[in-house]
Amino acid sequence: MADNERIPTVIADDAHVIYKVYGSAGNQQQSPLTSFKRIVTRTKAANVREVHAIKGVSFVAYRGEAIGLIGTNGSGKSTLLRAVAGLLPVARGAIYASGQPSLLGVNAVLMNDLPGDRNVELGCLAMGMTPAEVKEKKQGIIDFSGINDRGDFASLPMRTYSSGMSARLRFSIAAAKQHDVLLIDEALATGDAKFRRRSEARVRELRQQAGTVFLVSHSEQSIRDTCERAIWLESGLIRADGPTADVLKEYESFVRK
Ligand SMILES: Nc1ncnc2c1ncn2[C@@H]1O[C@H](COP(=O)(O)OP(=O)(O)OP(=O)(O)O)[C@@H](O)[C@H]1O
Repeated sequence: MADNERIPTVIADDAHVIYKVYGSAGNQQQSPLTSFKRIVTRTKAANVREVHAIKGVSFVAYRGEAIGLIGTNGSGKSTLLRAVAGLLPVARGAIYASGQPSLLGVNAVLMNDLPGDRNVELGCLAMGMTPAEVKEKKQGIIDFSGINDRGDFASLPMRTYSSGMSARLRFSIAAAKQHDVLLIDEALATGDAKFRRRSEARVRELRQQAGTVFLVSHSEQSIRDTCERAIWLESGLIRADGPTADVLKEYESFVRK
């Protein structure tokens, strides 16, 4: 399909993301006296350090695409995902997205003291479902997550779950809704092989229903199986963007060096 017939869902235009780290200059510069002087003289805190995590990234993602984000540790993948989700501001440039992109991360917030089934209800309500929709979807989400495979865990607090079980439940909640743009951070890699196959199938379904999926993963197999396009980030810059097989080949020869 030609570019002008495709519908863009996310546009990044020379986007920069800069983290500000406060209190990073040691105790000396954080004494009450220096803080007081800074307030009186209205000068910038000397103990703020900046980490320039994304250094001018541009791409266009289209409806129906699944895009894998790859790169070595600290290359900026999670940061870029969070910026696309609108959870981090861009310091320069811009990121435009259609609808509200949903970030499905391993760290998505669920209430550890509440049982899994209550978290399913709250998560679905937070995604904008009506109480009737929640009621209809709840059992399906619990079944998909497989947390009840070894007993009735859905009624136990989430703190009793293994990390894989919580990740599976998070994935199942987020995947229950049709998203314009679904952002997945490592979630697929956390489950066991059986769950991974099931979630990969669900990602394919979500794509067919016309959304765009971004997947951050260190598992090249997950990226290969799920995404036909890959973006390789290194030190906050795009090193390659294209068909998954080509980008992975370049990336592999880079990491083998
Ligand atoms: N909250 C933060 N405050 C300051 N710097 C941060 C913060 N989070 C990430 N960074 C920095 O931003 C850069 C990119 O980090 P990011 O987590 O996006 O990388 P990543 O590619 O997802 O890494 P990984 O593969 O290890 O998960 C790194 O240099 C990291 O140290």
